[in-house]
Amino acid sequence: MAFRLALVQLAVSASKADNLQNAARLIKQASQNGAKVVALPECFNSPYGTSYFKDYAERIPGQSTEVLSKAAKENNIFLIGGSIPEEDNGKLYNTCTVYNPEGNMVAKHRKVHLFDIDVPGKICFKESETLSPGKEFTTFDTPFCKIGIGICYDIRFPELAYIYSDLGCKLLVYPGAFNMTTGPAHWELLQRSRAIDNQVYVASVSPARDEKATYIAWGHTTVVSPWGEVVATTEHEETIVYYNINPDYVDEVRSQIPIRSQKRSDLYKLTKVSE
Ligand SMILES: NC(=O)CC(=O)C(=O)O
Repeated sequence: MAFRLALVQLAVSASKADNLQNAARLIKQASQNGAKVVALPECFNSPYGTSYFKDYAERIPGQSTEVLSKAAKENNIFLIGGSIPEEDNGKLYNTCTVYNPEGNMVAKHRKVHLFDIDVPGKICFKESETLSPGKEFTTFDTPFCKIGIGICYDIRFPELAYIYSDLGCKLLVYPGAFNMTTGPAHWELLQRSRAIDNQVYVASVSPARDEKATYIAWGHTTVVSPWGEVVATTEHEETIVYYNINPDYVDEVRSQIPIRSQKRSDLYKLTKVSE
């Protein structure tokens, strides 16, 4: 069944209260415009940066996730709640929660691959200074299709996307916050790669760009089709990106170019490591 997806490219400020209020307002707007699945960006309630995570962290359920649950219920939508810094048992995680139209949490994804990079003269970022990595794959069912969740840096790991498509996902959603170095170089390329590798829709949701922030987000919230085409995108201001997802198109592309049944599983295989 086709459905309208809305990606909220939220302007995130240092005020958590403003961020929550703004998110609730734009979620409502997206639903009034016909969206059945709405997604927020990575770190939607807090500026993105290791110096902020501890101060903005919350337990789940907590203030921010209560707002998400209420917004999902009031607007009768599936809500992919971007991410928030989560505190649990003395550890911090970068966590995405997902709500069904009844306002119940149906999935929780803790960023699996932490963003630790060092590009000399450009950007050095070490999420692992304050965050711990998640250990779970995260998918959830909707009446439209199964959806897989990754957070930002998770998109660089093709194995995760492959596992999600193998589990039956037809749409992968990555709340993310690429930056002014990696954004122009890799943001679209990675989405198109994951879409083509797996013949799925890929959607990535960024915060709007704030030139005064310590970490400047690239923006360019985007949807890519299973054919690898950019079918919806934007620049870097606060906005909502809409696209009508047709899960049947995934099957169409897969039957035209049947790489899934042509894999040489006699030669190679991806296996899940159990604990
Ligand atoms: N912020 C991230 O997690 C990832 C990112 O910016 C990149 O991979 O580049």
